[in-house]
Amino acid sequence: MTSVTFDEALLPAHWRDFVALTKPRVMTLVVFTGLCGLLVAPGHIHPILAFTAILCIAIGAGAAAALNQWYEADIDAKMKRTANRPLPAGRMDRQSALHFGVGLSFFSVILLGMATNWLAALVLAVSILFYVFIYTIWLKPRTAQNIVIGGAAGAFPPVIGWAAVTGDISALPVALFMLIFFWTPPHFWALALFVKTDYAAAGIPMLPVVSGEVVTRRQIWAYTAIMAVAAMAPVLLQLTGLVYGVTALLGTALFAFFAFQVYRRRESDPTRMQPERRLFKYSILYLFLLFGAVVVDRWVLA
Ligand code: HEM
Ligand SMILES: CC(C)=CCC/C(C)=C/CC/C(C)=C/COP(=O)(O)OP(=O)(O)O
Repeated sequence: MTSVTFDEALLPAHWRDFVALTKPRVMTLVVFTGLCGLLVAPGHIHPILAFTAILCIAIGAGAAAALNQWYEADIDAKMKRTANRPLPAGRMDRQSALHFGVGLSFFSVILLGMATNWLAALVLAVSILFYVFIYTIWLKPRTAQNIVIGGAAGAFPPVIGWAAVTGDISALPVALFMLIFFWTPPHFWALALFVKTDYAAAGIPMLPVVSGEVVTRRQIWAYTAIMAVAAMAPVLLQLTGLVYGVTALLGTALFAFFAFQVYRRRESDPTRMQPERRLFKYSILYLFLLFGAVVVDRWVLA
């Protein structure tokens, strides 16, 4: 384990490195889906407790991201996309990242349990453990199916938000979990197609590296079909209203269109935006839109 000597000249960058360790951009969507889960749940929660619950999801997710980078510092150093993270770039020692991640994991779970209930805290703990142990340590270095199973970690936040209010888990949060679960493979494999060389260099068995582009494009298309069913399930089960129904229908149709372009593409055309890049970008907007629509249905049209 390396240790960096304390250098006062590094001080201004110091807190920024801890923020970077939480993968703040990715976590915005994680927190947003958690917030939506909380907002659509029936029942009352004091605004301060609601805020605390969302804060705990953010802190827990950030802590899990820190532990992911603590474990993967050597891998991140080999990839262009991740080489400038605080650990591989040498701006932070591994032990600080470990203490930060473990400390905040305990803090977020215990605070959530005390502020809301222990079911919500348990699900937060499970998602942190899932991301760190099942995905990062166990599956990611071993199998190309890593994100299909490991991706479940990122699907828990709406369940946590819901449970924080109700103390239980019912059909709608399960449906929202399934939506994120089946959304994750197209989201990630689209990106993996255009950073394939990075993963190959780091020796990570991501699908495009192990099975090739054609298989990956087919799998993206297959998971998009399953995701479409998951996206429409809340409508068919009458768990949501018209705004979600229309948003999910149109949003998913566009998702399927982009996924189909990814599926069809064989040769790269440097003059146009790559379909996989477009699908990746749109996948993020898509989840924001659908989760936002569930909330609009519940609050504006109730
Ligand atoms: C195992 C599952 C997942 C994997 C492997 C994965 C992987 C990635 C990777 C490698 C990036 C590239 C950008 C970066 O390094 O910052 C990314 C971006 C992103 N991911 Fe995922 N992701 C997963 C699940 C999720 C989930 C569950 C969410 C939220 C619900 C999410 C939200 C985002 C967002 C918002 C970005 C864009 C960040 C930016 O603007 O830079 N991802 N994802
Ligand atoms: C509440 C809670 C604990 C939520 C966890 C959220 C979660 C698991 C999000 C997954 C998203 C993510 C950053 C994947 C990155 O994969 P990677 O780590 O393989 O990406 P990298 O190559 O950029 O390190």
